[in-house]
Amino acid sequence: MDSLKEDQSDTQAIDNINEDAQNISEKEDTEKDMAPPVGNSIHRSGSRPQLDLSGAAIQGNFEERDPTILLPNQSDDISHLALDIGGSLIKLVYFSRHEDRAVNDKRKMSTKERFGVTNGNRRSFPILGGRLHFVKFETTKINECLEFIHSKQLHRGDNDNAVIKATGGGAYKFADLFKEKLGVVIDKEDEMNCLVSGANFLLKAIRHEAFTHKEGHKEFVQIDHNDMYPYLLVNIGSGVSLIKVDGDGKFQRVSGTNVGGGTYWGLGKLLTKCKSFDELLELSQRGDNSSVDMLVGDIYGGLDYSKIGLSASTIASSFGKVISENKEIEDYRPEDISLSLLRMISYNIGQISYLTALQLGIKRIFFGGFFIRGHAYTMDTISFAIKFWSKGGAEAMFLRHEGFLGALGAFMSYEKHGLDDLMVHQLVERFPMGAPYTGGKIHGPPLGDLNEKISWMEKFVRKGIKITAPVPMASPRTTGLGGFEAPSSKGDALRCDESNLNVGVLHLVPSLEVFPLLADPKTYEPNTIDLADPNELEYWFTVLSEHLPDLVDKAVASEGGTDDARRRGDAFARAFSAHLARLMEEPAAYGKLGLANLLELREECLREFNFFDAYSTIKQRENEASLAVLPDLLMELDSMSEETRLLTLIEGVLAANIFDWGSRACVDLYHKGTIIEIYRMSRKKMQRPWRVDDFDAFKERMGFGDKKPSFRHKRALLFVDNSGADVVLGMLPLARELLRRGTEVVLVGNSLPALNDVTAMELPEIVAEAAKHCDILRGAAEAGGLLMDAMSNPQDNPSEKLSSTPLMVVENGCGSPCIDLRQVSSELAAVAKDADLVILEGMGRALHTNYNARFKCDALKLAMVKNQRLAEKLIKGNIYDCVCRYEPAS
Ligand SMILES: Nc1ncnc2c1ncn2[C@@H]1O[C@H](COP(=O)(O)OP(=O)(O)O)[C@@H](O)[C@H]1O
Ligand SMILES: CC(C)(COP(=O)(O)O)[C@@H](O)C(=O)NCCC(=O)O
Ligand SMILES: [Mn+2]
Repeated sequence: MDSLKEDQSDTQAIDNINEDAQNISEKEDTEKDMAPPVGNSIHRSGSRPQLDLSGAAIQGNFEERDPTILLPNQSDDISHLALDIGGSLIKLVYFSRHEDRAVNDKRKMSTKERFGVTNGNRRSFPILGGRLHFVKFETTKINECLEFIHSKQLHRGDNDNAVIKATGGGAYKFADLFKEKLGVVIDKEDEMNCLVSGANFLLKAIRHEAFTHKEGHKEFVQIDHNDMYPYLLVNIGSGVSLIKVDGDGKFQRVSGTNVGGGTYWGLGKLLTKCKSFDELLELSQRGDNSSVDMLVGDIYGGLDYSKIGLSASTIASSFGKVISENKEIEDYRPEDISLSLLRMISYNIGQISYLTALQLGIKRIFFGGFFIRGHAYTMDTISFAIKFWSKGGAEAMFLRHEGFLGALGAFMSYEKHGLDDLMVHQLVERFPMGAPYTGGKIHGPPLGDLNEKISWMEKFVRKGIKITAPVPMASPRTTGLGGFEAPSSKGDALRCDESNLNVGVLHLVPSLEVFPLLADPKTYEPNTIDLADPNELEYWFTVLSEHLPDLVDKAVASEGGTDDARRRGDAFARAFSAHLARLMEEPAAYGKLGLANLLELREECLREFNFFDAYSTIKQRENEASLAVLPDLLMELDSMSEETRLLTLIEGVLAANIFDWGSRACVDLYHKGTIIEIYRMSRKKMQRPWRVDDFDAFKERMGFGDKKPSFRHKRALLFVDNSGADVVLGMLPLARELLRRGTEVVLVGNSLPALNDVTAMELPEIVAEAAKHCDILRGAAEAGGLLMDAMSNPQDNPSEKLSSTPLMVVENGCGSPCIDLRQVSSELAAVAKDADLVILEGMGRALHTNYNARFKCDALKLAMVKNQRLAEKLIKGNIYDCVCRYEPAS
C-alpha cells in the first residue's frame, strides 16, 4: 500500500514547507477537468426579490452626481410601512418579507424526524423572516416620498384597509395628501410614545446600537436589558425633546428647547446661503469660530480666567465678537459662521440635557434625532459638554439609528407584525450597496441585483475607489478636540446620504438562536482580533484588498466567465472596495468591527452580485481527489492501535486544514503540486509538540490516560471547515473514530458557501461517497438518516448489522468562514442540547473567532495557522504552526 503518511524521520521544520512544495513535481493536476459543480440554486434567490425594471428611468440630469432613479413598477413584498413626518425630514421604516422557498434538503427530514429536532419548523412561518429598511426624505420634498412609496407599493402591504401608522406633526398636516395621492388613511401615533418605543426597541434588539463618542472615536456600549432605566432621551430634531424613560411605555417629557436642529439649519441657511444641510455642516469643518465668537481671551486681553477655570479659548459669548466689529455679513466666512452656530447649539443642548439629568438624578443620556447626522464633531461637542458640566459624572451616548426612533416606534405600534419579542440574536444587519437605504435621491429598491444594480455601481459609486490596490490609510475622522477648542480637521467632504453606510438593512431571521453550549453568552465575544487597533485594521484591509483580484477571477469563472459575470465581478469588487474604504475611514461605521465581520461582508457582497459559490469547481475537484484516496487512509488507520490512531487522526485534521483558498500563502502552495501531494507533505511535516498542544489532555479525556476509566462522549458536534482533503481526509476519519467509540456525531456545516468551505447541503453527498468504502460511516449515516435516499435497498443492507450510532449533518446558520455562536441555526441549537463535545476546526472558526470562547462542555479547537502575522500575534509562532487546544467543560 502506498502509505499516505510517509516516513516521519524527516525532521525538517514545517516552515520549510514552501521550499518543499517547490520540489514537488510540477505535475498537471489531473482532476482539473472534472465534472462541473453540482448545481445549487436553493439559496440563490431565497432572500432577494427580483426587480421589476420595466419603465426604469433616471430622472433629471444624467451628469448630476446623484440623479434620481425611478423604478415605477417594482414592488417588494411589503407587509408594514410606518412614517415619522417631522418638521424637517420624513423618516420611513418598512418591512419586506421574504418567504423561505421549499428546500429539498435530505438532511432536514432525517434530523428532524429521527432526533426530535422540531424547532426548525419555526422557519416556515411566512410572516417572520424579512427585512427592515430605513429611508429618509426632506419634508419639503414630500412628493418624492409619496412617489417612492407608490413606486414600491409600500402602502399596500398586508393592510386591506390601507392604513399606515405615522407619527410626527406631518401625520396630521399631510393626512389629506396621503389620502388623495395614495388612497391611504394615516393612523396617527403619539410622537413621544413612538420615540420611546423606538429607542427601547433599538437598545434591546440591536447589539451595537449605542455608543459614546470621544475625540473622534466611537465606543460601543453594552446595554444591560435588566438595568436600562431610567434614562434621559434627548431627541434633537427640528426642535428638541427631553424625555425621562422609566420602562416600556413609561415615560414623561420633562423638558424641551426650541433651539435645535431646525435652528442650526435655519439660521445657517440665512447667514451662509447654503443650499443644503450637509453643505452647511461641511462648511463647519473648515471653520474657525474665533472670528465670530467672543472668547474669554478677547475679554481678558488674551489671558485665561483661571480663577473660575475658563481658558482664554473658551467661548464667552457665541457670535459676541460681531458686536464690536464694524463688518457686514459678507465680511465673515460662511465656514466660521457655520462652526460658531454648530457649537452654540450643541453646547446649549448639552448643557440643558445635563441640567435636566442632574435634576432628575439620571446618569445615562441618549441622544437621537437627525441633527446629529453621525457627525463626529457634533457628537464630540455634545459629549464634551456633558462631561464638562457633570465633571465626568454623566455620559452622552448616541444611537446608530439616531433619526429613526419615531418611525420605528410607529412601526412597532402595528398590532400584528409579530416583531414584539424580537431578540438580538434574530437580527442580522447587512449593508447592501447601490441603493438608497438612507437616502432620499435615488428611488429604487434597497436590494437591487443584476443590471440596474450593476449600472448603479458603475455610474454612481464615486470614482477613485481602487479595486486592486490596498485601501489607503486615512486619519481617523475626528473633527476636533471637542469642547471649547476649534476643530483640528481640515474638512474633507461629508459623505452624501447615498453612500453614507451607517445603518444597514436589518434582516430578521427568527430561526437564529444563541448556541446553547456557550458557557457565558453575555461575555462571549466572537472576534479574537480587535480591529480597533489601527495596525491590525490596516494589515487585514490590505490582505483583503490584495486578495480581491484573484477572488473576482474565481467568482467570474464560477459563473462561466461570461461578459455578464465579468460585469458583476467588477461591480462586486467596487462594492467591496467601497465598504473597505468606508470602514477604513470609520471602522465603527457599521457597529463594532472584527475580522469576522469583514470576512462575512465579503461573502455577502459576492452574494449581492449573484455569485453564489465562487469556489464551486475547486471544491468539487478537491472532494473527488480526496475521496479517491480515502479508502487507503482508512486502511492505514485501521492497522494502528487505538491510541496511535487518535494521534494520527488529530494530526490528519491539522495537516488537511492546509487546503484553504482564503489564505494567500496556501494558494501559492497549490500551484506547486497536486492535492494529494500537498496533503502528504503537510502530514509529513506534522511534528509535536504543536505550538499549542493539549493533545495529551484530550487523549486522557478520551479514556487513554492511566488515571481515568474509559470514557466516551455522548454526542460530538464537529464544526467542519474546508471542502476536499480537509473534510474528507481530516474530519470524516475523526468522525468515524468517534462513531466507532459510540459517540453520536453531528457534522456542522455552513448554511451558505464561503470561500472553499463545505456547506451542510454538500455534506450528505460527500458522506454517501465515503460510506461506499466504510461500513462504520455507512451504518452511522443510515442511522442518522443521511443515506435514506442515496443508499441502495435497505433490505440488502440491514442496518442492524451496522453501527447504529448516528451520524448527522446540520447547518450552522451562517455563510462566512467564521462563526458567531450567538447566532446559529435553530437546528444546530437543538442538536447541541445533547452534545458534550464540541470540535471547532479551521482558522476562521477556531482562531479568528472562538479561540477564547468557553463552553459548557468539552471543547477541542483544531487549526493550522496559515498566516504569518496571526501566527506571531496569537501563538507566538510561525505560519503553518498548528493549534490543538483542548478545554474541558467549564
Ligand atoms: N438632509 C437633511 N436635511 C435637512 N435637515 C437635516 C438633514 N440631515 C440632518 N438634518 C438635521 O436634522 C434635523 C431634523 O431632524 P429630525 O430628527 O428628522 O427631526 P424632525 O422630525 O423635526 O424633522 C434638521 O433640523 C437638521 O438640523
Ligand atoms: C479566510 C480564512 C479565515 C479561512 O481559513 P480556514 O477557516 O479555512 O482555516 C483564512 O484563510 C484567512 O484568514 N485568510 C486571510 C489571510 C491570508 O491570506 O493570509
Ligand atoms: Mn475555510
